[in-house]
Amino acid sequence: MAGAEWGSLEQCLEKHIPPAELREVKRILYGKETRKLDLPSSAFEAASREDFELQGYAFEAAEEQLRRPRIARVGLVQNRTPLPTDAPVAEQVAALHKRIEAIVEVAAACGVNIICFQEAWTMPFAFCTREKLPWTEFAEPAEDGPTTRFCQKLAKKHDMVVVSPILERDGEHGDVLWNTAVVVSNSGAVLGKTRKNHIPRVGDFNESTYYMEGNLGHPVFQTPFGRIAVNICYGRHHPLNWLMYSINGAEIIFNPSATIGALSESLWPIEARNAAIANHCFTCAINRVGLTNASLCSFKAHRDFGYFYGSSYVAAPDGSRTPGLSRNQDGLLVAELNLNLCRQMNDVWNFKMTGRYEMYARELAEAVKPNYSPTILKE
Ligand SMILES: NC(=O)NCCC(=O)O
Repeated sequence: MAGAEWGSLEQCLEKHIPPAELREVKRILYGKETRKLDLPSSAFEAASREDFELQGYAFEAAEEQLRRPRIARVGLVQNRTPLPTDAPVAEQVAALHKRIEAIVEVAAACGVNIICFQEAWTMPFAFCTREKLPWTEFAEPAEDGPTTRFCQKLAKKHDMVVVSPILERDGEHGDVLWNTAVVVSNSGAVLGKTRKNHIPRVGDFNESTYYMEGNLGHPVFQTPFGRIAVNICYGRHHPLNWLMYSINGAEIIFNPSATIGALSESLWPIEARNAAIANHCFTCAINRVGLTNASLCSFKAHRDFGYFYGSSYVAAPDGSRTPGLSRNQDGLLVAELNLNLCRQMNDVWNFKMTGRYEMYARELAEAVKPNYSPTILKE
């Protein structure tokens, strides 16, 4: 299984496939070509100085007579944890704040309206360890914890909506922990929060010892730049999870994640992209980068957790997608979306019209009953 030495699928294709054939390969693998965004050279200089990758693409939509284009720029951030995992907790959090602040500066220079960070971005990905301390010390209140206050400052300064996935400690309700994304409006106010609905029980991703299944349903956040939702990590394997955000009106669904090569790298390009197609919306898949190096783990197997392969990308409702960020570098992916494409694709494919939701609602209501017997016809 490749680690950091293998840069990305895109780099490999560019290197080995002749240009004419590459066009066809990309047409089939990536759908309609996304236009490269003309980002300021100062942004590229700053990204290079700060040692992270910067890429930008735009998705086009057809011109309409009655609606103007509804343009939103999103920023997806993937990053390593800058300090070793045995550094003091407060220092690790401060180092991550500093790193993200620098990346958000560049996002602002690129005109980003909505930015989203990776899952549990203020901490190393320690949920593999089953150990409580020090990892639970990274949990913070969603409404007014230090990270939310930090994001509020960024949001206000840059007139940018900030989606901040953290480990939440709900001090008002029994100190319960949740895997939460806080959505901060561009005004700096906390718009609300959403919680991870599905908890992995796969391989070392046994996260149920740390936080509970989300109890907030599928909220959608109205921002001046479009309606957004957050489907956290493992929720991307659940088509009904995406569907409910879409039914509640999401035009952009972020999927902040933490996942490793051996488990999911071949699923990664499919799932968020398929969700964009099936739900007539944009999806933004974000994965962290590097080794988890959770050096305090007592079990060797959990010290060597696997390689987080980055490869963050954006997919559109017409099935097109951006290239991914690399597998081995911190990065900012900027994508310009014309949200009119959502309804345009809805009108082409009519999945909402043909979805037969009332039939599934009826059948599912029966299927979850303990005495349900599956409809199997036999000779
Ligand atoms: N953090 C998390 O939910 N990881 C699960 C692994 C995966 O869904 O690929």
